[in-house]
Amino acid sequence: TRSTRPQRMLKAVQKNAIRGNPESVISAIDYFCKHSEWAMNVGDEKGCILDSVVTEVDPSTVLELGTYCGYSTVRIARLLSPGTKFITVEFNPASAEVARKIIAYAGLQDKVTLVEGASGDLIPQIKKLYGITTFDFIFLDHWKDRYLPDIKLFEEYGLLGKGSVLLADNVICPGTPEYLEYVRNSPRYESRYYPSHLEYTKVEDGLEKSLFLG
Ligand SMILES: Nc1ncnc2c1ncn2CCOCCNC(=O)c1cc(-c2ccc(F)cc2)cc(O)c1O
Ligand SMILES: [Mg+2]
Repeated sequence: TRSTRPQRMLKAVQKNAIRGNPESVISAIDYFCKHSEWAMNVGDEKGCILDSVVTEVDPSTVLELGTYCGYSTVRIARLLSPGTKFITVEFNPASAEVARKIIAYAGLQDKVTLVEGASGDLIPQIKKLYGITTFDFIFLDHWKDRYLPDIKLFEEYGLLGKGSVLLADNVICPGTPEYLEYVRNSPRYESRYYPSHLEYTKVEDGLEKSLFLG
């Protein structure tokens, strides 16, 4: 049967990247997406903004919602200090399978716990299952209509502490209007928009960074 796009992306990584070299894995995926097939990775332009926020926060605990093929997982994990707890959640088993292999190819498998499931099911269990109290950094890149319900779950289950930083992809394209309205109007967050473009295109998109004030 015909291969999937994530499987073809994995082949491109295995062919063009150097095992154990995260930078080469990132470059191989970006090359594949620019010259072979577009795919919904955060990409190189927004990826640099992601890098700068992760570096600035230097988190001890990280959550990513929407692993997809593991591109942003590799971008984040390569910047983390030893001992950081990093959980990434993917709903689609086929994507999760490819992500595991790409994360392992980059040599970062010991820094990442990849969990298969829907964010709404998992968030209420994270404290119990993974012994996390609060997350210092959360990257939202899953179903766009889950961003708002899930930030409310973070609040409800006490997963945010004073200074926790949430970074949301695709707030313009495909767009997360209800989420934006919430974080920009809530007195509990300080939000800032980072203008950029939809991965590998000239279409406007951007990232919204929201600081939880407690
Ligand atoms: N743990 C979880 N819980 C719940 N749901 C989950 C989950 N894990 C995964 N899922 C399912 C959703 O995963 C993919 C979400 N990402 C996107 O849909 C996305 C789409 C575009 C895009 C597409 C087409 C265009 F024309 C223009 C833009 C660009 C992006 O950068 C995107 O990130
Ligand atoms: Mg995205």
